[in-house]
Amino acid sequence: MSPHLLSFSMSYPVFTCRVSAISPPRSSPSCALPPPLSSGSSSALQCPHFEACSGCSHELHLHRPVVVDEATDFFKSMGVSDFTFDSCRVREWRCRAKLAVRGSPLNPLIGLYEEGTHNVVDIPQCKAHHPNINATVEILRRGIKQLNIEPYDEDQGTGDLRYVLMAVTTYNTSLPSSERYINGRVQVSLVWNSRNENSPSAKKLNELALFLWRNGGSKSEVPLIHSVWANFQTSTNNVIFGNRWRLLLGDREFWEHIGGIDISLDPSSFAQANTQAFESLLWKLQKYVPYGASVTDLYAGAGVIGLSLAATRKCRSVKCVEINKDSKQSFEKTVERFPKSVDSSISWHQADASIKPSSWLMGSDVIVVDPPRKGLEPSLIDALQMIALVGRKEKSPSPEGYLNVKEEKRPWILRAREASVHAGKGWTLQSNKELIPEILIYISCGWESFKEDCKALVSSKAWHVQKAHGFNFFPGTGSIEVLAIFKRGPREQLKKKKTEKKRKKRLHDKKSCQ
Ligand SMILES: C[S@@+](CC[C@H](N)C(=O)[O-])C[C@H]1O[C@@H](n2cnc3c(N)ncnc32)[C@H](O)[C@@H]1O
Repeated sequence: MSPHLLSFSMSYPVFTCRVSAISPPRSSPSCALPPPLSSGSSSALQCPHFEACSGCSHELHLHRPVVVDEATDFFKSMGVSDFTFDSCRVREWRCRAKLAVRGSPLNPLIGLYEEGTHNVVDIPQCKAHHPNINATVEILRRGIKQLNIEPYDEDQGTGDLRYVLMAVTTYNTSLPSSERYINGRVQVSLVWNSRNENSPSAKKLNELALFLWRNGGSKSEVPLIHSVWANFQTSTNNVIFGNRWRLLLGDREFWEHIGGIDISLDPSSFAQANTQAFESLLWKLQKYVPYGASVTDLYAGAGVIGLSLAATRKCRSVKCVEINKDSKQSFEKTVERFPKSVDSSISWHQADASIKPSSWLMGSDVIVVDPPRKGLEPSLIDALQMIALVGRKEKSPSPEGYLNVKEEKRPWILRAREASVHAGKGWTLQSNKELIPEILIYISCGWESFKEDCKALVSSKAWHVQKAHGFNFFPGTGSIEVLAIFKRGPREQLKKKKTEKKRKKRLHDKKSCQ
C-alpha cells in the first residue's frame, strides 16, 4: 500500500458562502451521550503517573475543582448569584493529546514533560486520555522498537520522531449512540524531523505509518486508528508543528457531531480536547442567542461555535474570525455538509481579532469570544467598551465615525469586509453596520485572565454579567472553562435602584420645601 499525499492550497484569506437553516434540535445532547465512566462513588484520579507527569496537578475531588468556589464568589460579586458548574466526565475525557517522543529506539518515552523540565515522562496508563489514545500509543511504541525509529534528541537536534498528535473521532453512525464514545477512532499525526516527504528519512516514516495501519487500521483485528498523517518540522524552537501536513494513510475526512451539526476537523486546526464537555457548553450557549440574530464569532478556529449557532438558532448571519489560516479548510468542509434548509449568511475570515476590532464588532447583535488562555487583547477590550458606551449616547456621533471604521485602508481587511457582504433576505452590510451588539458571550479557559477582562468590561458600566456557567473541561488540572453572558449597559436593577433613590430624594426635597 503506498502512502497517498495531500496538497493544500491556502491562497484565500477569506471564505464566504451562503447556506440555508435546519430546525433546532428538540432534545438535549445529554440523551445522546453515554454516562461518564466515572459516575461512581469516587472522583479521585487514581493514576499511576500522578506526580511524575505534569498533565494533572489535582488528584482528588475531580468533579469539583477548588476554583469553582472562587468562581461562585466572583460572579456573586458581579451580581450573578446562580453560577452553575457542570462536572462532566472526570476520567478518559481527553480526545486530543499532543505527546513528546524522546528516549531511544529500544526505550521510547511517549508522554508529557516532567514539571519545569524537558524530561519526558512515559504515561501509558494515563487516566485522562480516551482509552484508545493509550492503546494507539502502545502500537506506536512497538513500531518505534521494531523499525528502529530514532526519537528526537532536543540537545543535538537529531532523531526523526519529535511528537505525536492523537485525536479521537467519536462520529460513527453505524454504532448506537451509547457506544460511539468508547469506540472512538484515533487520527495519528507524526511530527517528523525533516523538511518534507522527500527527505532521506521518509522511507522510515512510511514504514512506521504502515506499521500503525497494519496493527490498528480499519482492517486490523482491533481497529483503533482512523488515519495517519505526517507533519514536517525541523525548527529547533519550542513550536511543535511545522506548516506542512500530509495524509499518509486512512481517511482524510475527520468528522465529529457536535453542537447539533457535523463538524470537519483537520489535524492542523484547533479543536477542543474535551469533546463531551464542549458539547455540554454549546447546548447551554445556544439558548442565550436569540433566533435570527447576527453573530460574530471571534477566535473562531474552524467555526464550530458560529456554525452550530447558524444551524440551531437560524441566525441571519454568522461571521467567523480566526488567525490560523489552516482552519479555513475545516470550515469549508463543514459548510459543504450543512443541511440545505439552513438559511444564514456565513463567512470565515482569516484575521487578527485584535487589529481594528471594531470593524468586526459593528453590525452584529451577538459577539462570541473564545480567546486563548491569555484572554482578550487590550485593543479588543477597548473596542468592546467603546461600542457599548457609544450605544448609550443618544446624540453621539455615529458609531461608525466614533470608532473610525471608515479609516480602514488595508487591502486584506477591505477584501475581508467586502466578502462579508451578502445578498439574500435583503440584508447587506451597509444596512446593518450601525447595529451595536447587545450580547457578548465570553468563553474562557483562563480563569485569571477572564477575571481581569471581566472587571474591565463591567467598569464604566459598559457591560454587565447576566449569567455564568462553569464546565469541567480539564479534570485533574484545577482549571475550568467559563461561559459568561454579558449584556450591554449597566445592570437593570442598579438602574432601578438609582431611579428609586432619585425619586425618594425628589420627594424629600419637595417635603422640606413645603
Ligand atoms: C481557545 S481556541 C477557540 C477555537 C474555537 N472557538 C473552538 O472552540 O473550536 C482560540 C482560537 O483563537 C485563535 N486566535 C489566537 N489569537 C487570535 C487573534 N489575535 N485573532 C484571531 N484568532 C486568534 C487560535 O488560533 C485558536 O483557534
